[in-house]
Amino acid sequence: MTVKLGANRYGKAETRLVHVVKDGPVHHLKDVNVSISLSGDMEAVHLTGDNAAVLPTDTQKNTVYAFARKYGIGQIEVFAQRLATHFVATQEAIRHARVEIEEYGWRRQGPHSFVRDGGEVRTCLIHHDEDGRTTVVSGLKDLVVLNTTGSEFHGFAVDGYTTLEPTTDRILATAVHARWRHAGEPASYGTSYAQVRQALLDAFANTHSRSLQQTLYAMGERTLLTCEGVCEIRLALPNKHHFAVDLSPFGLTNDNEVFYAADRPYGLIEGGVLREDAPDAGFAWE
Ligand SMILES: O=c1[nH]c(=O)c2[nH]c(=O)[nH]c2[nH]1
Repeated sequence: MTVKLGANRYGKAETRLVHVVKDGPVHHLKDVNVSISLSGDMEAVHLTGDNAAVLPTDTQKNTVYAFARKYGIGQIEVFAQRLATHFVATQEAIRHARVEIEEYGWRRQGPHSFVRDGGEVRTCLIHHDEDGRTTVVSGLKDLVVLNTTGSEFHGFAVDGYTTLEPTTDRILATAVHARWRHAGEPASYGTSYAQVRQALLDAFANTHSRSLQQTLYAMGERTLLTCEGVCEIRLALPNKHHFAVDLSPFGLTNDNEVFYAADRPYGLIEGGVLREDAPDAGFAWE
């Protein structure tokens, strides 16, 4: 039997970087987590132990810190592209770079004081290859939303194991995990992010839901219709179940007012919405 090397990539994962820009007494804060994956001519290191083509992951980590100092971070999509193009342009053996960044928000509390946002995490995923192709996927995760009514779930398939009661009124809650693909470069990734976030929240709040699947589609559709330049969005929505507690043993009614918030198991609803004319995704989602 003969075997051969399969797909491989390597890089420094989760470089945590906090960057303070000092504008006199007023400071600005960026807090990110950068993960780099490089691939290319890596047969020798795997097959013979020759490290000549391997830019150490330690160097990759140093580059993240040095680039923050030299160029600032700015929009994470731009910082990620700067890193990705650097590795492909400067390392002969590197043919493809994948850079993923998470950004944690801090709200200003004073000129040099901040409060960590408990809310969502902003994300991006960049691919860049030796032919100059670049794809940009922006995103967010852990955006927790809840409607106390306006949600139904009935008419579903039933078999011998079904015990779920149909309902015309329930809590609908989820932690939005969304990633969206840009067809071109927006004027500002920051403005684009704010628009998509608003579209997702508006659609969640304003859709009378017959299922989380229907809400997912409404959120994706609203994003594509209102956010120019976004050609595809993928959503993962955990159904954060809230079960009305049976209070009848205590002689009490419960008209959808007292709930048990279960954390697991949870339904996981996933799906994408894309423009009919969306350009080919290539390696964007990998
Ligand atoms: O919105 C829902 N979609 C489902 O697929 C499902 N399945 C389930 O048990 N509850 C729900 N709710």
